[in-house]
Amino acid sequence: MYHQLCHTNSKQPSNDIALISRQPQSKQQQLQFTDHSGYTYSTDALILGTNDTRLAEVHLLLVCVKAYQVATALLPLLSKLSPQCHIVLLHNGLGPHLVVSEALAQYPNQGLTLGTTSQAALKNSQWHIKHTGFGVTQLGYYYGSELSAKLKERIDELHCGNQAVEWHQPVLTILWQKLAINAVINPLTALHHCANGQLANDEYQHQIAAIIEELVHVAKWDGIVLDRALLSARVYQVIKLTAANYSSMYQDVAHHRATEINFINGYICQQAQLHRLAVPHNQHLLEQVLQLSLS
Ligand SMILES: NC(=O)C1=CN([C@@H]2O[C@H](COP(=O)(O)OP(=O)(O)OC[C@H]3O[C@@H](n4cnc5c(N)ncnc54)[C@H](OP(=O)(O)O)[C@@H]3O)[C@@H](O)[C@H]2O)C=CC1
Ligand SMILES: CC(C)(CO)C(=O)C(=O)O
Repeated sequence: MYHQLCHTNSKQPSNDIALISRQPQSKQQQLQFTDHSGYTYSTDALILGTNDTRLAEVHLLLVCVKAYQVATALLPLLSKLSPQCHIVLLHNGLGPHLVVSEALAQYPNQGLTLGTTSQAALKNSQWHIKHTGFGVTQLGYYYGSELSAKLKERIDELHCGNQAVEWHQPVLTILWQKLAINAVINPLTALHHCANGQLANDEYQHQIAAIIEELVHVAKWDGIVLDRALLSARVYQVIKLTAANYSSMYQDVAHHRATEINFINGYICQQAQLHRLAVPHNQHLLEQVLQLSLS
């Protein structure tokens, strides 16, 4: 994404883009990016430290950390960013948008856009990212000040190949649809140690239908109307399209890293509890994956 924003359209690389670190001090860092054709680019990047006063010049912030890292990474920065800063959350799962929009109530000129992407990237080493798959990026305004046309144009530069960025309103419908894909594929592949494609087997059909059924019911109580048959068809389409892939949750468990389960099936359970609904299949998956990551 950094590379894409620096090098898109113009002949000269843009020099108004920076990464933000957890460390207080800023530094220059050489980054490497390997594109889909295998070509590796090197770019000298500015990494802004959390004490750098230049944070006040940040007008657009793309937050691309794991769902469970969003609050820790973002909330301490809000008072340091430009008072007009627009924030874009781009992660799997749902939930951080509630905490972030609540915090933004104190910063009336800042705004929040939410999104999801099917672009795929792999961190080869700390400063080397490899683009591993093309896909759609879907975004939509959610809270606070609206995104200016100028910043929207800048985000549109994130189109990849001939895959445009899609803008959706209301964005939450799109995010619940992506949640369904992750709520089925991620825990089942992690628990059954399998690639995504194996979930097309008959033995999983009953469980997949139940996960989707519960999700559609909770979403309805959250004000989001989803078509169960279309959603199910989309889930099976992704299972087929990504058949050889190992889901991010499978990989997190395999590498003994924290998973995003609390923001995937966990979010369904949390919203179900709010509306006093029973979601036994999602609850069971949540408990099993939490157990797995403890073991
Ligand atoms: N990778 C992919 O192909 C896809 C990922 N997603 C979703 O996107 C989100 C991000 O995934 P991914 O990029 O794979 O995750 P990674 O863990 O690879 O990258 C997140 C990066 O954020 C950094 N980070 C975490 N906390 C902070 C902080 N407080 N300040 C500064 N930097 C921080 C991490 O640094 P450090 O390593 O030092 O912790 C890491 O480099 C997830 O929700 C994932 O599910 C969705 C579609 C595809
Ligand atoms: C769509 C899917 C399931 C692809 O593997 C994914 O987003 C993930 O692994 O987190």
